[in-house]
Amino acid sequence: MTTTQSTRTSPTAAATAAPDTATARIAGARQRIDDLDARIVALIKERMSASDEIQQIRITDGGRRVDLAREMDILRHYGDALGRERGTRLAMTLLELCRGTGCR
Ligand SMILES: O=C(O)C(=O)C[C@]1(C(=O)O)C=C[C@@H](O)C=C1
Repeated sequence: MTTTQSTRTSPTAAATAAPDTATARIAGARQRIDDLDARIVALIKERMSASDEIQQIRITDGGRRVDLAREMDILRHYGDALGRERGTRLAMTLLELCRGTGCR
């Protein structure tokens, strides 16, 4: 075996040996994103369940499924936290997911 052959490593082994290469840094950041996405999905499911609980109580009590004043508060909250356009868009998607899911 030549000196060159003995020091050659596969791309995966090289990434492991030198954790600050671009490939290894991207893999690390992607792992963090995958972990965050799993938590976000779990939180969305939890939100859907809590929202459904409120809606069922309101309907059983003779009220309406939707509470527009509360939705405006939520849209404002997300808008303040994430910027008007992006925050509002995300909040609208969440409200759409949570209205009338019957997912409990
Ligand atoms: O907070 C409420 O009163 C809810 O019913 C929950 C929720 C929501 O998912 O955030 C869902 C429907 C309503 O229109 C308003 C808000």
